Amino acid sequence: MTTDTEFPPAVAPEISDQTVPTENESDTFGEWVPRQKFDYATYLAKPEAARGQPSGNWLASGERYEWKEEYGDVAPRDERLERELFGHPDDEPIGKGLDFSKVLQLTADIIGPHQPKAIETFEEAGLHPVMIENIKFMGYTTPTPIQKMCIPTILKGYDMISVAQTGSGKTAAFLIPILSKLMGKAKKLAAPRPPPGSQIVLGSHYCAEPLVLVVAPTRELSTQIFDESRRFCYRSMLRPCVVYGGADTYTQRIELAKGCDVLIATPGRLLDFMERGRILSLRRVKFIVIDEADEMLDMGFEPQLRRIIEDSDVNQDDDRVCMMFSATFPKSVRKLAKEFLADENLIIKIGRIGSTHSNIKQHVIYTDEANKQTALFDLLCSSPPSRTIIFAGNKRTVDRLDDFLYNARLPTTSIHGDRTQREREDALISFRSGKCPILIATAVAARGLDVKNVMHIINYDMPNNIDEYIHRIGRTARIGNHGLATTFYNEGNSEIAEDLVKILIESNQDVPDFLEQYRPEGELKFEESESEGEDNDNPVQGDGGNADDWVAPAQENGSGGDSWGVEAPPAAAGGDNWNDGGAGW
Ligand SMILES: Nc1ncnc2c1ncn2[C@@H]1O[C@H](COP(=O)(O)OP(=O)(O)OP(=O)(O)O)[C@@H](O)[C@H]1O
Repeated sequence: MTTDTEFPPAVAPEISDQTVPTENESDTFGEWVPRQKFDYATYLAKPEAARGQPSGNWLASGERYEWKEEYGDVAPRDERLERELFGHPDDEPIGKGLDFSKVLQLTADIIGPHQPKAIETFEEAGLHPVMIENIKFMGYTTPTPIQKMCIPTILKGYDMISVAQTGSGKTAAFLIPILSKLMGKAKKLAAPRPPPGSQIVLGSHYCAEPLVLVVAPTRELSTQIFDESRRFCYRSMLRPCVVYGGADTYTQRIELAKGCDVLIATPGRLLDFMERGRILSLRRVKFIVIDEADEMLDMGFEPQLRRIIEDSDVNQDDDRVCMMFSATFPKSVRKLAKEFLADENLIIKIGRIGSTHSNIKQHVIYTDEANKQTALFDLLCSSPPSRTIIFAGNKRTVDRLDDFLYNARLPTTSIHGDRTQREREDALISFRSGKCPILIATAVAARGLDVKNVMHIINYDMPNNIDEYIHRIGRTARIGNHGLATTFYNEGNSEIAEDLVKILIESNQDVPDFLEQYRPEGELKFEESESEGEDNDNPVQGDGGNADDWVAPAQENGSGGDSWGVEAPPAAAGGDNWNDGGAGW
């Protein structure tokens, strides 16, 4: 598998007459790993037989630290689980890339009545010692800009909206302070639970009453946040769970009944459990996080969100904190924030909202519809084998491309909304592990996806809007790594051309000749119709708001800085001066 530094700049593929190999020739193509056969009949009868999957377990049953009554505040280590959580080769955290210093250069803009002081190191934030240790296990040495601002803001207990580029560490920006704040308090706040290892009887009196609720739009994203939670909750009493549609409810209910302090959920399954009674209650919730808030609204989840936040038994006291996270920030999100968040909330913006970063090399290639399939094949042939995501506009195209490339002996897998949840989970496991390094997907299945060493994003079909483009290409070059995004373009995509050219210019990319006509004259401006722009009658905007259009800052063009040299001081391990924000719980 090609690594970050080896990846050469892409060249536009020549539309060649490379012959697509016939089926059954061999299972390998070039230097790609062998394709994995997918026998649907066997698969449906016995899921674990498919594509060499090791187990038929649901992601919801992922192992987590089981705290025992006698442990106290800092529970003992479990080295086997540690390896599983932090060192599993198929699923370990991405790790910062060579250009992490560029990520650190982005500046924060805070709008609101308070100006929390940014932290420079994790240690100075006054985090719980267990959290400090877990951050080290994760390999994080320096907080990213969004973390520098969000950690103190959340520790202080302010409601907020937080907007930062894709792959900039938003998940940890909310998990670290929330979980740290609850560590040590969990015993006082958490609902009763059965002792670990005891026989669980569904319908018994143990009802899950989480302290933290994270709502995410897709199943893949919620299981990914669950995985991060399992890591950050390690050695604490906090027990994370995930509930999401499509997967079997029994496993999820058993896990809830064992105890649930941190719940990650997709809206539909969450409501289902809440409304069935005696399974789940939100009356103890202290923190609500709405992740990918813009996508949540695009997918039509607003009524569900309202039922969860306005119309359920959710804790409505003043000690509840609500926050929204996104990489883009359309008006619909600002409107919802106005209703869900306290009046005294903060907006934390990192860099220009809706910008991409220059670590992604963006190529736009003119390709007629009729030639796209051949162009795709040629592009894959001319690129070094590396984890690649191909985005297609609809499920049918995903299926067709998977068949085509698989028959061409390429190691593909695919994912879209019509697949069973088992197929979706297995496709992602195969992709993450590198068994099937080419993932063909519709955009909805890939939102928020965080997979190590994704080196190439191919927009086989152009997305309908620029925000979608930003999210898609953001699956590569995460956290200071490098990557390539290749987009097929033709006249049918002209409505996105102007926005695309602005993004290319802003992130110092070449504008191809066929897009020159869309180059804006004069200063580069990003208008409200995109993801930015302020809403003048929006009360969530406190002092300091700037109603002007944003002019793209000359961000990320600097020399690279020397942030690598600024190492955090050693952790105050075992210290007990952690910051609970004086919440008085
Ligand atoms: N301070 C840090 N140092 C090193 N790596 C980090 C740090 N914070 C987060 N990461 C890693 O960066 C990767 C991207 O983080 P995350 O998925 O939270 O990004 P995101 O901003 O939510 O992206 P998206 O908008 O695409 O969902 C993850 O693999 C995470 O483990």
